[in-house]
Amino acid sequence: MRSLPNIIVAGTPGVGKTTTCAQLLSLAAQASPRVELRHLSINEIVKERECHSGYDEELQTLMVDDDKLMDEVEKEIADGDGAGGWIIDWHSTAGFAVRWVDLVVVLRCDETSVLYDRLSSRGYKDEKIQENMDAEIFGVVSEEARDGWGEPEDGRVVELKSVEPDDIEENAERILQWVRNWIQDHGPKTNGNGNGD
Ligand SMILES: Nc1ncnc2c1ncn2[C@@H]1O[C@H](COP(=O)(O)OP(=O)(O)OP(=O)(O)O)[C@@H](O)[C@H]1O
Repeated sequence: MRSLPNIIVAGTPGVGKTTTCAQLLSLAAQASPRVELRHLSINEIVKERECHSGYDEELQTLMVDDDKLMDEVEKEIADGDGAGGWIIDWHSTAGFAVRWVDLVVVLRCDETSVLYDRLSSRGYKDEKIQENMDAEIFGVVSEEARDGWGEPEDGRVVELKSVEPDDIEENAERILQWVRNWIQDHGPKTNGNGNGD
């Protein structure tokens, strides 16, 4: 049993996953009592552990080997110390076992011009920008998350707006509050004096 929840922060490239995760980890580290969350950047795993079959020049992206990637992810979140507390930063929920993950946060940027500017400032080609914008408009990541973890009213998928700078702070606070609620409901029980005995 985990003592902290595992959370995927998902969403179309450029919606603010990495920025939100960084803010969440910083808030959790400063909280009293401190919440021991840890960041699992799937981008880094793909690169460092070579879970890909090369770079696609046309799509300007690494071609991810999903099977190899999920083997590496499993080593960390399922076979590791099992304590949980992983904040998983990836554009997709595909391949993740439902049992590994307690909450999926899907960040949304429905202001298409804002997302366009974020993606074009990375030097992405028009085709790649358009592909990502279409995915955002059609809610592809959101649908994928609901297929695995249920409808938002079931409580395991949350969609949060990530358009303005204030949204980052607000979203990080909401996720941290969700973690605290989870600890209260599922975490190790104490006898009331905080000793756990
Ligand atoms: N809510 C927001 N308000 C203002 N700027 C934002 C917001 N979210 C993200 N940004 C900016 O957009 C850019 C992309 O953010 P970030 O790298 O966090 O996105 P990402 O979803 O992790 O992208 P990728 O999937 O490609 O890793 C950054 O410059 C970040 O500062």
